[in-house]
Amino acid sequence: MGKLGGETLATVGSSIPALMFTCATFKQFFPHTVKIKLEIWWDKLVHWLFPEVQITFNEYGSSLYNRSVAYDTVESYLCSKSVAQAARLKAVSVKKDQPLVLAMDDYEEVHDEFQGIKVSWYRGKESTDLLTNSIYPSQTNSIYSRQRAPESRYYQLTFPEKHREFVTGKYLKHVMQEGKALKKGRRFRRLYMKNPSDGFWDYAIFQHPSTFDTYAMDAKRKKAIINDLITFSRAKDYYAKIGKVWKRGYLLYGPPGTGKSTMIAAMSNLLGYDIYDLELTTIKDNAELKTLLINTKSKSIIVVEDIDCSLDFTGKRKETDEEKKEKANYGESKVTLSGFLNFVDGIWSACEGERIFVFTTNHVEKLDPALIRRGRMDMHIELSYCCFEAFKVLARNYWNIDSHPLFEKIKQLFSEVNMTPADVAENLMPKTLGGDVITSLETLIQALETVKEGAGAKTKEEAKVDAEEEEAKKEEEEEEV
Ligand SMILES: Nc1ncnc2c1ncn2[C@@H]1O[C@H](COP(=O)(O)OP(=O)(O)OP(=O)(O)O)[C@@H](O)[C@H]1O
Ligand SMILES: [Mg+2]
Repeated sequence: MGKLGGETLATVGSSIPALMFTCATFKQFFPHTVKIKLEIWWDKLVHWLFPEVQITFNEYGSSLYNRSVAYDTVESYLCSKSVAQAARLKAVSVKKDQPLVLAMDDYEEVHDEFQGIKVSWYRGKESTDLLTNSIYPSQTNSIYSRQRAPESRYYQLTFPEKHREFVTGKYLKHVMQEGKALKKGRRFRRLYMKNPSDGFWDYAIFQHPSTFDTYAMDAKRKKAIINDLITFSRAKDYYAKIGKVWKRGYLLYGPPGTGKSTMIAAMSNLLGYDIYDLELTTIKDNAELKTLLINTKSKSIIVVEDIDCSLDFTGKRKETDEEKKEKANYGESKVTLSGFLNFVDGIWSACEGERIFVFTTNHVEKLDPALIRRGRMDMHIELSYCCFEAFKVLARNYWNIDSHPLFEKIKQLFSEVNMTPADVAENLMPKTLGGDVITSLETLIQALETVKEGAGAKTKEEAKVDAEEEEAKKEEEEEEV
């Protein structure tokens, strides 16, 4: 019986190529409707002979501006398997300074096993009619158009019918989770800027080393900021539940050199978000602003640095000569405060995912209150002069020390004088190759003492001016009498 079964299978197996050839030959003589029916029956026959299920992950969605996140995630997941199994490999996402990512080449297949269940992944390619049929013809100049591919690829997952439930449930969840984690760990942040030639976003690889570990700040405040950021990034369901757009605004203010830009880099590194640097003075009008913002991706930080200098949001500012010259060259920006606030508040309801806004300023008092009210700028963070605790973080960064006999003196000086973290960091930097910790700390002490003397001298100077004014007042009063 077994032998008979084996022979039957062998006969069926050897007949299949002949059957396929016959079908293909005759198919061309059939009318279209018959052909479709034949294809359906053929698929059924194949499925009956080989009960397998296929799931396809296409590179693009409805248009080429819509690169599929699932496709990229699958690609990341398959990376190590491809390296181990595929005969032909392809380097993908290779940008300057980025680690090499290898994927299987087109028409390759790799196998995977998860909890004892075996599946296979195939990478195919098809020509893209989508290129010409894009549903967004007006965006053909966008940054995405420069990244688009002439062909569309897909990954096809094949597995036995009997494991349908397991693979579509547990296995695919595992693939997505692993792939996402790999993608996040692998990818460098991007810093997007407006390209002056075509007005769309262009990016550079962003490798700022600043993290919250190396950020000098009072530990309690730092923890509060980190908690706020992490809570926001995980609060998708909460925002949906309360009906709020998933965005959060941070206003960073303080004198130059107190770490505003450094904090933005630390935020980006903490959350793994890209940065969009929005230079408002180079944006023509509200419509251009809207287009740029709609083209930002989720999980990003949209930054407007020195917002008090960006546009006339203060209502009082006079143009500098340099700004006048710039206007003459590029034309005046017609971005208005209301246009700007509109997108800060509303535009994201049309966009998927989360966004963080960061505004920085050296002069918070000059800003229009409407711009920074709570709800728009949810958290106001004052970054100020270096305190002793912040100095200790810098001492650890630069010299790997947590204590030193000179710390007592430094602590005393920090309670008496104002010095920005930027200046403290500069003084702590070794000035020669063989520089040592004592020389650095002494340099800092000397700098702090110089500031202190300067402050003292100023006080004396102020006292002199006060005395002179008092004298002049007295003389005036005597004359009146
Ligand atoms: N809190 C900080 N922790 C660690 N380093 C800091 C900190 N603040 C400033 N620095 C150092 O000082 C340099 C200047 O800081 P940063 O550019 O962030 O200041 P800023 O507040 O953005 O100044 P500006 O208002 O001029 O733009 C940084 O490169 C960094 O090395
Ligand atoms: Mg700055």
